[in-house]
Amino acid sequence: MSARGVRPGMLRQKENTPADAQAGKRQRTATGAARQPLSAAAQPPPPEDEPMVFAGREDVEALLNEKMKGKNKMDYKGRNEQMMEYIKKLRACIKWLLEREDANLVEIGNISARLEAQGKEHSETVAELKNSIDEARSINEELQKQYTSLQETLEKVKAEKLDALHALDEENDARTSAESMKNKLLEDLKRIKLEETRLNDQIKMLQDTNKRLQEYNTSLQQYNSNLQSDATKNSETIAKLQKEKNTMVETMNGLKDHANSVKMQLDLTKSLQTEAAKQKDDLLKELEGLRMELQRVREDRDNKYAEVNSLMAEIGTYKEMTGKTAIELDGAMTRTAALEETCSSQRQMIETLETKLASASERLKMSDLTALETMTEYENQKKMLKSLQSRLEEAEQQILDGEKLRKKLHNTILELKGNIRVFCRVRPLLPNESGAVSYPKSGENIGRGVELMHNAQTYSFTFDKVFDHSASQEHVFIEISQLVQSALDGYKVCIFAYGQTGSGKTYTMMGNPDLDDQKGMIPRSLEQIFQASQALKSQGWKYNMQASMLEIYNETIRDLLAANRMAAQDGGSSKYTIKHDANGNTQVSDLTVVDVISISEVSSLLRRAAHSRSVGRTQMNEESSRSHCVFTLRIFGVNEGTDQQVQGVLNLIDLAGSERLNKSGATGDRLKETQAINKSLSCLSDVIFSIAKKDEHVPFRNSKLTYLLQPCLGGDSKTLMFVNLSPEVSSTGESICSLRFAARVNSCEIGIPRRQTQMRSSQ
Ligand SMILES: Nc1ncnc2c1ncn2[C@@H]1O[C@H](COP(=O)(O)OP(=O)(O)OP(=O)(O)O)[C@@H](O)[C@H]1O
Repeated sequence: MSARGVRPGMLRQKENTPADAQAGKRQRTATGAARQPLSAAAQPPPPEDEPMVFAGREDVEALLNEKMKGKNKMDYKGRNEQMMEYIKKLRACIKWLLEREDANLVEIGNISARLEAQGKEHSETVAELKNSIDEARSINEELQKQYTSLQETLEKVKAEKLDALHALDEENDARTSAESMKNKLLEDLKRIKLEETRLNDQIKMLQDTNKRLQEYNTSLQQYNSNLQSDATKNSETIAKLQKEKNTMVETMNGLKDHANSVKMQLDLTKSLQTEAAKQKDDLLKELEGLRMELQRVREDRDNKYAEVNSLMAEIGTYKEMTGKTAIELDGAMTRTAALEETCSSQRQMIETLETKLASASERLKMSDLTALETMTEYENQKKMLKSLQSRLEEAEQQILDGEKLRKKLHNTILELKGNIRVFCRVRPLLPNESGAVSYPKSGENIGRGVELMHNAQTYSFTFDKVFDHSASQEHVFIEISQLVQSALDGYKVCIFAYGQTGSGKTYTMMGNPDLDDQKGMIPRSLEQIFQASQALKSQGWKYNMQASMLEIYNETIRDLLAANRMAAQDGGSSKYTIKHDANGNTQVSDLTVVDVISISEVSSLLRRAAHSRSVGRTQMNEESSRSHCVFTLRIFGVNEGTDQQVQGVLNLIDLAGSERLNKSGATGDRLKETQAINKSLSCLSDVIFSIAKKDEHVPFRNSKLTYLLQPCLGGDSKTLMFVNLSPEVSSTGESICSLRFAARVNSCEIGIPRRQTQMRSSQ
């Protein structure tokens, strides 16, 4: 592209190859967007002959200074041609300028890149130099510092050397004292080592104790969980113990019978022995008489012998004296014969007497033997009686111990749980009903679980106890008897039955009091209370009991024991007002309270109350209870021996049946009743849920039922709920609702039961 060597002012045309054009294009593009390629329209028309070449600025200036030449002013054609030529040159010049500009731009680009690279290199070198200077400076500073510190060290070393010299002297002194100190320390070390061994032993001991404590803690935890499971087992044990108690009582009765028969035998033996002793005395007396007679006979015989001998001597004298009279001789002979006869008869008598004596002695011996035997028998019987009595005492003690243990276990269970216990009872299927209830056959929930099939789904629940349809009233009562018993010990006890209408609440609570196997929990509880209070008399306890019975019908209270049924209606705000005192005892103003002293009295009260109870008819139950029925027995006990006083309460409640309005088919008054029942039951569930949530405010006052039950639900009483179920398929929805409610109740903690007891003198 160089136009060197070309004369200024001389324009030449340049060979413009396609490669150059391409290169020019590339260069323009390479210098960036500084210049856009010329559009086709802006491109000059292709040269018709040789292209012009510009060598430099002079050529351009020459072109710019070129003057128009024409023959004259009017020579337009010549001027036009000149103009055309000039334009052509201008175009070539512009093109050249453009190419130069492109080349310059490329050059500028290269130069600026080079400059940039050099700048970078320069700044790097500067930075390096700067670093080296800094480094040199810091080395210098370091060296300075080292120098200063070396000087300081030198000074120090010098001072230290002096010190060391002093110290050496001191050290020599100190060494001597250190030697003695060392010996002392060695002794101390020995002592410390001994102390260390002792401390190590102590630490070991403490570690052992700690380990043991940890083990104890683990075992306590284990014990705690065991207690939990024991609590469940204990209720079973309690039932078993109750059975054992019954068998023991039976055995005791048998033993008592046996002791009586042994006593009778003993009396008989005693009288036999007295008779034998009497006989013996008689025989001894007879024997004595016989002996005396024998003695007399013997003496008589000896006399006779002496007489015979003297007679014989006389005869001899007579014979010697020959001549004595024959008559005298005969007489003497006769007398001798008579005497001999007497003698032989006396001999016979003696023999008989001797035989009699022998047999009497034999009889005496025999009677002695019999007396001995009787005595031995008597002693044996005495021993047997004694052992029977001690066995009886033992059995009685065992029963008492069992009773105590049961009480303790029962209270422990309740204290451990601290919540409302729930028993579930399923009534038997009625004819034409099909069942939807089943029970777990294995696992830990046997006897505690109940399952319901509803819409092809199984709903499982567990409670403290589940009674299936076959459970008898007696069986159910055994499970609550301890709870009832604790009312006598001064606890507040509350048992209530909840469930759908027709599910067996009234059957469970009241049953049929006149039939032994159908008596419900209320009559059985009262029987037990009376029996137990009688039994406790031997321990010095005296009880007074007061009963009352009310029903809540349509949110009004009715006195079921009132003599006049009409007067028993709720008489507005003043009558039958519920009040609780500071001890959690409930009073209902104007309510009839009857002192009861016998079970027969209570039975007649129950009959009276059952008769008064509002009974209506619904589609669900032929004899549906339309009210909540509350039986209350207040128990005041005092121990004459210890002056201890207890005050227990037994509340037995048969709630009205829960039912859905559409299912009950109720209208009119029945509808009103059902609404009132459902409202109060819903208040009950509100209260229970509020307690379960541990709310600060529990809405006890929202219904008469909940307000009446406040001390049982929110206090320190022992509370048990029966949830009664109808097993038939059509009731499953309702049953699930009842079971869900019961499960919530079961989880409700109401506090630890507290006994109401105090000393008589402290009143
Ligand atoms: N365990 C049972 N064994 C035998 N029969 C029972 C049992 N439970 C309930 N029944 C019978 O079922 C029927 C309904 O029982 P019950 O009247 O006790 O129900 P309920 O729940 O008190 O009803 P409501 O709330 O309507 O008064 C009665 O005929 C009763 O005798």
